[in-house]
Amino acid sequence: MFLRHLSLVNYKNFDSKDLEFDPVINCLVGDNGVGKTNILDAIYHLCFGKSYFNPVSTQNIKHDTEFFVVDGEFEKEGRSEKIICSFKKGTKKVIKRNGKPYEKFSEHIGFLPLVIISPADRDLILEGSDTRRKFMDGVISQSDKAYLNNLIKYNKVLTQRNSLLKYFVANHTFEKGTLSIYNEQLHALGSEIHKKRLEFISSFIPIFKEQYEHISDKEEQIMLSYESQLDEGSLLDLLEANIDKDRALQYTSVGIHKDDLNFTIAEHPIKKFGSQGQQKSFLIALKLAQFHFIKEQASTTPILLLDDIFDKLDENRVSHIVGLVKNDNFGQIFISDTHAERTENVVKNIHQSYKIFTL
Ligand SMILES: Nc1ncnc2c1ncn2[C@@H]1O[C@H](COP(=O)(O)OP(=O)(O)OP(=O)(O)O)[C@@H](O)[C@H]1O
Repeated sequence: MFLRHLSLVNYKNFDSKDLEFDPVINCLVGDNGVGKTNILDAIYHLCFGKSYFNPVSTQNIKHDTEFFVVDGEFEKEGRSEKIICSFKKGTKKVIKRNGKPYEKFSEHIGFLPLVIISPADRDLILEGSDTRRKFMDGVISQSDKAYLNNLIKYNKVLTQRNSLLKYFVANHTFEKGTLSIYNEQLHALGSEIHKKRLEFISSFIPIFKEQYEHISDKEEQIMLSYESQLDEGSLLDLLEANIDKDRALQYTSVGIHKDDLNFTIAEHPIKKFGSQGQQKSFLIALKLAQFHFIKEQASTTPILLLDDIFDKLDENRVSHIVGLVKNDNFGQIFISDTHAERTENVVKNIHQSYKIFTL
């Protein structure tokens, strides 16, 4: 699968832009702030229906304009697939595949698998558990529609249960029966999600460790583990046991929406005890593992976006990544960098098919 053509109108700093891509390697080079990352984000938009960097759609519209259009022509399994993602202020975003609008954006997820490696990934280490859950959900959802649908349903029921808890307090009332209906629904959906996350993590860990060893060139005691309140007991029991607490808090304090991934080095949190280099290697290994996992599960090679990667790693680590790319059929890659010469020297050694775009 590859992206043949990209066309932008009023997307971030571009009023209009047309790019014809190479099926293998594409390098976007130019000074800081010229829009290299914005082009990668537009490609991300076509695959996920949203920006990787800025979830607020209106902020992806070029300043002082009213709408944006991102239009892409992909080739997948020998067929041309035209995806258009457009958004006008005050209206709903529209995503069309070959002229037909999607009713639910979730139907589009996984159709065009993509993995992005970006400096913004540091949030996975630094930020709260929701960032790591989103990562895990993103990896599983790209190849498992049932998982994504269960997750959407779970979040809907969770919102309803939280509204009910607020309603009880506002109206000085309590109905255990209504709450029990939500508890059972959350239990059914949450247990399925928990099972899938457990399965996912056990197949993901070996891939991740292999990638880390490739990148860091050292044997370091790094580990990734999944933590869930559901390891302690059934969600139904947990919800029942925490009713008084939830009534006081006015939200649901137990469930798979509290799950987390622990990232450790020598059994200590990498956030506090990992060097900058170790943290970067950890993140890149996570993303490369995501790439390999999706490739295996979805039997399509994801598009790989490498944002500023060569700028953030020492030469040793860069050469390992280049080696990985060279030794594997990586499909289509997009690389952004400020140094044209350095980028060209690197990609020349990966493949003879490449294109450099100077912005
Ligand atoms: N909605 C918007 N309207 C207009 N310009 C925008 C909008 N959103 C972002 N920009 C501009 O896009 C530019 C940033 O582009 P981008 O992050 O793609 O740069 P870059 O080439 O990747 O830079 P760097 O090398 O520093 O990473 C900034 O100048 C920013 O002001």
